[in-house]
Amino acid sequence: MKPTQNSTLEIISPKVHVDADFIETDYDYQTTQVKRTAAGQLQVQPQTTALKIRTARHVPKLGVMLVGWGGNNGSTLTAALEANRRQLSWRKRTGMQQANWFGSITQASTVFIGSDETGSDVYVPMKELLPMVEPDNIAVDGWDISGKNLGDAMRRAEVLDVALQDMLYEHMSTLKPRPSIYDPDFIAANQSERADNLIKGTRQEQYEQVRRDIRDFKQRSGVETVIVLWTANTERFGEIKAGLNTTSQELLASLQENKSEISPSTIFAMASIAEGCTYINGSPQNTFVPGLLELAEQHQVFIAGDDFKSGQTKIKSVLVDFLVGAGIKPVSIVSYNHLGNNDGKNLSAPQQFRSKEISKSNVVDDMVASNSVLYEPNEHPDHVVVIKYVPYVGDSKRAMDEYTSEIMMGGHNTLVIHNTCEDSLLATPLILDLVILAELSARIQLRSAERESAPWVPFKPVLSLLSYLCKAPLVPRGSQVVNSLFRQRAAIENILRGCIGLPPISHLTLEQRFDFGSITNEPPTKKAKLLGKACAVESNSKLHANGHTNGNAKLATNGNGH
Ligand SMILES: NC(=O)c1ccc[n+]([C@@H]2O[C@H](COP(=O)([O-])OP(=O)(O)OC[C@H]3O[C@@H](n4cnc5c(N)ncnc54)[C@H](O)[C@@H]3O)[C@@H](O)[C@H]2O)c1
Ligand SMILES: O=P([O-])([O-])O[C@@H]1[C@@H](O)[C@H](O)[C@@H](O)[C@H](O)[C@@H]1O
Repeated sequence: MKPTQNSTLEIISPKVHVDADFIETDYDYQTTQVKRTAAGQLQVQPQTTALKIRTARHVPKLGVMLVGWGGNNGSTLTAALEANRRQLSWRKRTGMQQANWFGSITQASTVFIGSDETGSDVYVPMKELLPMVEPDNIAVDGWDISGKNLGDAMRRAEVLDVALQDMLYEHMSTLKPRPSIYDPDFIAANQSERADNLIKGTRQEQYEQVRRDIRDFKQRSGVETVIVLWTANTERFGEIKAGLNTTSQELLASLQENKSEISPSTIFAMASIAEGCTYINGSPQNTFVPGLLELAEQHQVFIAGDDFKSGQTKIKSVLVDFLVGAGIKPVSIVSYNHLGNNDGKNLSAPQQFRSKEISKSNVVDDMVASNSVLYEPNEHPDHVVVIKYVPYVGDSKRAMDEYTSEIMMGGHNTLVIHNTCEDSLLATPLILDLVILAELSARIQLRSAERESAPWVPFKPVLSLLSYLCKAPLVPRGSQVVNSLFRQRAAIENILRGCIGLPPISHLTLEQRFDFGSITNEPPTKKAKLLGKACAVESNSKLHANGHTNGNAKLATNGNGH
């Protein structure tokens, strides 16, 4: 079976069945249950759950509605979609540049699929594993408190090469953001000068207008599915209070009562959920108040976020994972950056900075908590986040990090990193992946394999699978937050593999570490045979496999007996 039309993959497995509507597979889901005994022991029990996974094959025409469409990210995504759709190339100082989606894991990354007959790893493009939305088929619309058309917004953003901007301007200038909900109490006062494109009225009336906008877009564009994504300015954190927003009922009542503490982002999320549209938060504010989470659960609509993980924090979620995993103890982490775009301008206000500081700081908590050898309970590295607004550098954010760690015998290791992030060119591909993976997730379901009558079950409304793309991952109530970038990516890879009947990537490669021929009674692979002849060292070591002793073990070496 081929997962997608143009896939180079063909899955040969009795477990996988394909019909006009679904890819369906049997799947033995293996976990390890751990129990703590009163004596402080850990009782570990491997478990296997027989499941079936099915993925709907029909890929809907997708519409993406961006809140903050006229911003640096929104205008850059819109331009990139058009540039890739038209396969544009343009002249730069260094020569011709082709449009591409570098930085997108769905469009520009590959997934390990297995080993070929020589034992070499084989990788395939992630987008070939399952039917996914093609970026060229995405329709974009959205809202902005600034009425600038997307052509002028693209120019204002100063992100893309002028040669490319000039090729796109005519098309982009035909796109106009819909009026939006503006509440100066939630974003920096320095944003007021942009606010000339507003939905008037009470919060309830604004909510109803946003719902009408979503329906209008669906009807005009003919899209089958709409995803709403917030890439507008970072808001201050909203208050969470009984009677205000701790239940869906309170939230809906507060909206009707026009309570001032209901933020624009929460209103957009409410409207999206009411229209059955996935809502993704690309900024750090606490849009998803408890009442909103309940609303999403009641409507069974996906929500995901928070805050795109695009640059400095992405590195942090790799570096701290590496250090702690290596038994090295980070004790001081200082993350400074300056930038000059409008996001930086908004973040120069204390309350908006605080939202970002929180999302940029919590990313190390789970990794630190995973290593009780290095850290006492509740012990954390010193961790400081600094963001400064320097207009001259524009969207080209300069991040400087210092990681100081304790190494053995009282030694120290200090890593200093300078990272020029080009913020919007790093965030835009993440927006593409967020909407493509969110749409795909809506087509994946599980059921027990024990009973044919078992119901098919979708992902939970809080779509934690998108954590790889977020600094402060939103996870279902009671679930573990994972920030480690490679664990987050492995979750995506292994779910895609599972949908086509492939086991999780284990990196065991036992067939390369043991003479599998003698274990599975298969002739050793051709390469291993050759390797065996060229540099085997007769060894009296004994390979024990399945209880057999093989006295003639040949250890392939590098020729120097090692
Ligand atoms: N690398 C990155 O760019 C990156 C990474 C992580 C998070 N983010 C977050 O993404 C968001 C967008 O970043 P950006 O660089 O595009 O910022 P930007 O300031 O260029 O764009 C934000 C846009 O939102 C508009 N806006 C503000 N309030 C609005 C509202 N209530 N409704 C509709 N539009 C509104 C503004 O007019 C502006 O056009 C920010 O919150 C930022 O913190 C960006
Ligand atoms: O993703 P990341 O590079 O860690 O964090 C970034 C911040 O450092 C930057 O100041 C802000 O403007 C961006 O929105 C983004 O959040």
